[in-house]
Amino acid sequence: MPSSDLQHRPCSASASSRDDVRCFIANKLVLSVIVLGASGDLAKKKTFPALFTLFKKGFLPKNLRIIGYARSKLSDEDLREKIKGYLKGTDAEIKEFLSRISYIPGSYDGDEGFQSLQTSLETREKGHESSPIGRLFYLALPPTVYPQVCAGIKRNCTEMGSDAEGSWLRLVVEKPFGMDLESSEELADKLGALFPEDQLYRIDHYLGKELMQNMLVLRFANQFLSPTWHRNFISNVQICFKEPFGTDGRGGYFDEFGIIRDVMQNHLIQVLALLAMEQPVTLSADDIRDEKVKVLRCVSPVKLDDTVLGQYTAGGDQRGYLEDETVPKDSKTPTFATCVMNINNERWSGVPWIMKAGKALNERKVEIRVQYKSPASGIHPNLNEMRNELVMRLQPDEAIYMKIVVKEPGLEMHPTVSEMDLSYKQRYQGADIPDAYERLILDAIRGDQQHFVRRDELRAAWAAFTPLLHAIDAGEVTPQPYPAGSRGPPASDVLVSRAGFVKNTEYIWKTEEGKGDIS
Ligand SMILES: NC(=O)C1=CN([C@@H]2O[C@H](COP(=O)(O)OP(=O)(O)OC[C@H]3O[C@@H](n4cnc5c(N)ncnc54)[C@H](OP(=O)(O)O)[C@@H]3O)[C@@H](O)[C@H]2O)C=CC1
Ligand SMILES: O=C1O[C@H](COP(=O)(O)O)[C@@H](O)[C@H](O)[C@H]1O
Repeated sequence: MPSSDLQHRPCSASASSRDDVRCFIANKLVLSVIVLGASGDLAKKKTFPALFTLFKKGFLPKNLRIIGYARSKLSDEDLREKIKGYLKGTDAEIKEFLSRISYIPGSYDGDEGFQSLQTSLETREKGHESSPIGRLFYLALPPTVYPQVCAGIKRNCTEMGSDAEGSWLRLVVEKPFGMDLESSEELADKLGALFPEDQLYRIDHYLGKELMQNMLVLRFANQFLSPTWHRNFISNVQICFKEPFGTDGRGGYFDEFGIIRDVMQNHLIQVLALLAMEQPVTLSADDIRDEKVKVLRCVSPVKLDDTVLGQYTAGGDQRGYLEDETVPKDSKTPTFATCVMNINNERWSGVPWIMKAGKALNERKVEIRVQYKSPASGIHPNLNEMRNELVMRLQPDEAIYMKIVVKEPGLEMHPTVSEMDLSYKQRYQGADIPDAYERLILDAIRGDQQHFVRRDELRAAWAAFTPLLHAIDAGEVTPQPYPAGSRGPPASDVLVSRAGFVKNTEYIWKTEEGKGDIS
């Protein structure tokens, strides 16, 4: 069976290396993962597949049970059938994993369902008195029900079948955490009254992406970068999120939130925090999060004048946003936004941080582009358009490349832009890049909160966007139309260039086949 080779190995006391982590978890813990909202989309597309991959790779303990919980009247078999198609592995691996899964139907507000859950958990845990018990409650649910669900868990499901040392109970909660600063604080107060911060794991799946995890190494282990990571050298930074599809049936959800709440206030501001923060004292979860909070508190609230909003219309074979029947016909919800942000501290004062995010655009891409200032004019003319850029592409096809100016090969002294290229596919052939959820669920099981959002981070992130969101909610601005499949409203490029970004129109990336391939 998948993890059998690990289950009988002696473990070292601390889980330091990858194999130790695996062994540590596999040998000791009696683990129950309770997926609340098990009948939903996130559970079947992300939570269960991530658990399956961890199981398949031997990262979950031998003594594992996964319980789905939701209001739908499903049997164990119905749930297994629902998720089966999303699991990628051999028939034997899938069969073994599914045999660990059961389902309990129950409401989110009463006690009855949670009591059944407790009975099932306790029955299993009893008889393992000398083993640590782990209960991981994963709330794959709309945040509106978090308070009642957490209260139900608190009232009914906190008595464990054993109190062996090392036992724990944790809750993973999904975004969106509120609609603005006030509602987020209200939600945080309610959850905070039930469970302490060290039991609450606010997941932001961008923190589990490979390049986000690389950030602390890239930034603080490269001497050539450290001194130039400063307003003296950097002209502007862009954080760009593009998706080629629109709301696709999620219009009801999306219209309530809009693109800023959907990706900027959470995923992209986490990117900003890791890029802009100072070096943490250690790699401990709280030292890292202390630095993130410090820099986030220096972000000025985004102004309407520094923002371009867009909403997609029909284009290519895609319908326009307003043609989605789940969207109100007069909706002014932005599906695209570009915001220029400022960080008021010694390192970043005066450097525009440009965030751009949109649905139904021309490509799928998430990238960070750190554009350096041009060198003082000297022996080479026209260098303004040939700026150094450090590009980190989170997806698709993870890559880090630095645009540099070199002499074009030949008899002439002709400067041109080329790149130092770290394409992961090529450099790390065959490497397994884990899915973000996989990594974060494992962190939650290990009790590592480093890649989860602390309450004060959340507060600072909302503070940066709340005035702008209130202005948008009050209808103070109408988003500019852009055709689906385009790069967004042209006014965005104007804003980006006003912020100081200089686009090099000459540069062409040559693929291995030697063909140009530019976005
Ligand atoms: N390792 C690798 O795989 C490497 C790949 N490449 C590839 O080469 C291609 C070019 O890369 P790169 O040099 O970084 O991109 P460019 O410098 O050509 O363009 C930079 C970005 O500017 C944006 N842009 C396009 N038109 C305008 C405009 N009129 N005004 C303002 N911004 C504009 C585009 O993003 P947007 O439309 O989102 O605004 C584009 O991604 C990419 O496909 C890249 O992935 C390059 C090097 C290494
Ligand atoms: O949280 C969300 O993220 C996804 C994008 O995630 P990715 O890992 O595919 O980049 C986005 O489509 C969705 O609207 C948003 O709610």
